[in-house]
Order: sequence, then structure tokens, then C-alpha cells
Amino acid sequence: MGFEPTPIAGLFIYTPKVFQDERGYFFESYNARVFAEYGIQTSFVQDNQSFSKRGVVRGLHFQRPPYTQAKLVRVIHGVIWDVAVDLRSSSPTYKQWFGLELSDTNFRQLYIPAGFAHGFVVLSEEAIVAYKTDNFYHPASDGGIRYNDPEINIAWPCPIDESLLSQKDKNLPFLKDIGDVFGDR
Ligand SMILES: Cc1cn([C@H]2C[C@H](O)[C@@H](COP(=O)(O)OP(=O)(O)O[C@H]3O[C@H](C)C(=O)[C@H](O)[C@H]3O)O2)c(=O)[nH]c1=O
Repeated sequence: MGFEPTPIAGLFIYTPKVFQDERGYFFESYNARVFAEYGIQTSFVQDNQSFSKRGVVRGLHFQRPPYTQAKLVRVIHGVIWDVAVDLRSSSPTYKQWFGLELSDTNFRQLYIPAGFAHGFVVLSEEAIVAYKTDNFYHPASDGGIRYNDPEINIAWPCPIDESLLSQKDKNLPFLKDIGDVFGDR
């Protein structure tokens, strides 16, 4: 419960305290004071929600500066394997990825700072994913890299059926073709 660091600086796992009783459960899915006490002063401005069937991959996406988005990702229903890729070129973990299972039973959330690409694959029959962003959607700044970029080499936990990707995601570029997106070199 609480915050757990990952091998990538700035990328955290957060698990809220879940109050279970004979009726079911209650938990605070987000509390700015709790995040601020941990040193995360993000002010989220948008909540997103997507429904996907088993095997669907969404990503790997980001928004380019100045419309970068930090995200707080959680699963309302089902199981996903969520992955974030460090695209901060000055970071010692540049191009490294970190993935984990988020589900409606482990209650885990992934906090992804700006400078990362984000995506997931659905491991259950269906999944409802909800995530907060600290910047508004800006289509003209929508960017991404291909889920199977050999330079990133993500070890997806299951075979990926490309027929379940959006046309946009099927045609995302490789990192070598987009250069230093977050320009912090
Ligand atoms: C992201 C977004 C999309 N849209 C519209 C645009 C499209 O007409 C439709 C579906 O968009 P898209 O195919 O980009 O949705 P996903 O593939 O789920 O994209 C998301 O998936 C990965 C996992 C992410 O982390 C990003 O937040 C986001 O890019 O929703 C909006 O109106 N507002 C938004 O904030």
C-alpha cells in the first residue's frame, strides 16, 4: 500500500488503502494531499476512460512539448499490463521501459511523469482503464512510437495480435525516426 519506486526515476506505483467490509469496498482513487506529501505536485486537469477487449494494445503514446502529459493510470474493470518508456534523453534510464499488471483486484496505479510514452495490453476479456492527465488533450501534439520498437524492445507478456491495434498505432514511427522529442538533451 502507498507509493513504491520503480527502477526509473519519477515513475511510481501507487496502491491506495482499500476499506473492505461485508458490503464491498471503498478507496480514495486519488488524493492530491497524499501525492503532495510524497512530493508529486501534479495538478490533473482531465480524466480519461477507455474500454478495450482482450488483446487490444493502445499506445505507445505521448504528447509533445509544450503539451506533455503526466498520467495516473488505474484499472476500473479487468486486467491490463501497463508499460511506460522513458524518453527523457538526458535520463540515465533513457529508452528503458517498465511494465506491470494493473487490475481491479490489485488496485495498483502507475504514476507516469511527462517525458514517457505510455501504452497497455488487455489481459482479461475486457478492461476499463481510467487515467488522469495534467495537461489537456492537444491533437496536434499527439505523438507515439511503435509498440514493438526494436530499440526499446518491450517484453510484452503475451503475443500481440496487430489486428487489434488502431490504424494509427499500427503506423506509429520508431524512436530512431522521431529524434529527441522532449528536447531535454
Ligand atoms: C487521448 C484522447 C483522445 N480523444 C479522442 C480522439 C479519438 O477520436 C478518440 C480515440 O483516441 P485514441 O485512438 O488516441 O485513443 P487511445 O488509443 O486510447 O489513446 C490513449 O491511449 C494511450 C494508452 C494513452 O496513454 C493516451 O492517453 C491516449 O493516447 O478519442 C479525445 O477526445 N481526448 C483525448 O484525450
